[in-house]
Amino acid sequence: MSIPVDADHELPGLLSWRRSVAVSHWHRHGRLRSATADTADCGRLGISFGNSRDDFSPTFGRDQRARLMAPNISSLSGGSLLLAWQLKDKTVLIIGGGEVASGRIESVLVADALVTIISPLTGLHPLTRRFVDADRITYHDRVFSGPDDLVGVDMVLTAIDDVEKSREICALCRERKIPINVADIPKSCDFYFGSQIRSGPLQIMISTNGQSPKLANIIRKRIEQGLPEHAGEAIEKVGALRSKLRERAPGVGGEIGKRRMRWMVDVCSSWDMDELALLDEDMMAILLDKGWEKNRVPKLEEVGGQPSKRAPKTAPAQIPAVVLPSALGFSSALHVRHCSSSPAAAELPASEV
Ligand SMILES: C[C@@]1(CC(=O)O)C2=NC(=C\c3[nH]c(c(CCC(=O)O)c3CC(=O)O)Cc3[nH]c(c(CC(=O)O)c3CCC(=O)O)/C=C3\N/C(=C\2)[C@@H](CCC(=O)O)[C@]3(C)CC(=O)O)/[C@H]1CCC(=O)O
Ligand SMILES: NC(=O)c1ccc[n+]([C@@H]2O[C@H](COP(=O)([O-])OP(=O)(O)OC[C@H]3O[C@@H](n4cnc5c(N)ncnc54)[C@H](O)[C@@H]3O)[C@@H](O)[C@H]2O)c1
Repeated sequence: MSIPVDADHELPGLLSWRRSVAVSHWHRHGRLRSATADTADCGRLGISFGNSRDDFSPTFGRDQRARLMAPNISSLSGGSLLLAWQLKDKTVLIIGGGEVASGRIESVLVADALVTIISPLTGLHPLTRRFVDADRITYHDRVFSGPDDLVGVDMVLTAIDDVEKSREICALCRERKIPINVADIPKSCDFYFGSQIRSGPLQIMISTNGQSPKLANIIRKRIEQGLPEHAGEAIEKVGALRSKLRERAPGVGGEIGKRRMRWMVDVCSSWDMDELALLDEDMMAILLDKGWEKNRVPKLEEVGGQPSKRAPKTAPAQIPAVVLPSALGFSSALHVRHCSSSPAAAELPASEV
């Protein structure tokens, strides 16, 4: 798998990576993928990719596919790589204890990181102070002491009011190939943070590539207003359905993988988000029996769902035109554009190969 970092260190939630990326080809699903990338590779490297296109389907027409296969390479520059960085059980060192540090601590705790904080108790912001006794956090009441503090560390985040010290820490990290973010010096950042939206497994990051954090914050609020109400629950349910499908039809790649993906794409595209959010264990079992086994997509009613129980529909998601797919870091397959499925479109056949 082509990875945007030196191959000799493993990458350990939502960040935009600043170094250059080697890309082998456009995956047919519109994702940037290297020829050999698979889930196991991603797990080993601790990275998951998001979709950079607003929709994809094996039922794409030839023109659409041709466009995906032939990107305008000269337009592929000037951005950063959007990833959902996997930090579970990785050690993240946070230097500084002000308000900015407190936000960083929250962000890495959400990602299940092990956190070490180095910052004198006297200067701790109340928002940071509440973390010092928490599980998963090791706190040192002192200033940064030098290279020894970097032993065994997978990522460093500095948020201190001392620019020279920040630069010094950055140099030490780069010598050791430890990815670092320095809150007040973009040039000393290997990756930037972004404005985040979280709803269960749904994670959206808005990045302006360092140009305007405040506008990222404002755009985030507008996106939040436009999101489908049940997106987070729908994603959770689809995640459970995908696990059950993999138990029923195990195997990586090959024909079974293609068939699984086609069926999941058809289910997600033909059911509304609020219908998917209603799925329970029994309904999933029926959906697999009547749908997967028979290579079709049953309606909600057919798997025991009651449309009357459906949450009232909110207005269709109106994502502001400024929100381009390439500006979002999705780690769950969220179709920002509303799926055009109609409840009237009963019994959809799973797509042909
Ligand atoms: C998104 C967010 C995430 C987070 O921090 O978690 C974030 N900054 C946020 C807020 C914010 N930061 C600042 C203001 C004051 C208004 C203003 O300056 O615009 C406000 C707004 C406020 O306070 O309301 C000051 C500031 N920020 C940076 C510098 C240094 C510099 O630019 O040189 C200076 C001092 C500039 C100076 O001295 O003049 C640098 C960075 N800030 C970034 C992220 C990265 C690029 C993000 C992107 O690409 O969009 C980057 C490059 C590095 C990094 O931090 O990773 C979070 C909003 C979260 C939310 O509310 O949703
Ligand atoms: N990236 C962003 O979004 C953003 C936003 C606002 C401010 N900033 C910048 O980030 C920096 C931190 O902001 P803040 O408001 O949290 O700062 P702050 O001044 O409130 O806190 C700084 C903290 O760092 C600690 N500290 C100082 N030197 C240290 C050292 N050598 N080792 C360990 N701890 C040390 C202090 O004790 C204090 O707890 C500032 O330089 C600020 O300009 C960045």
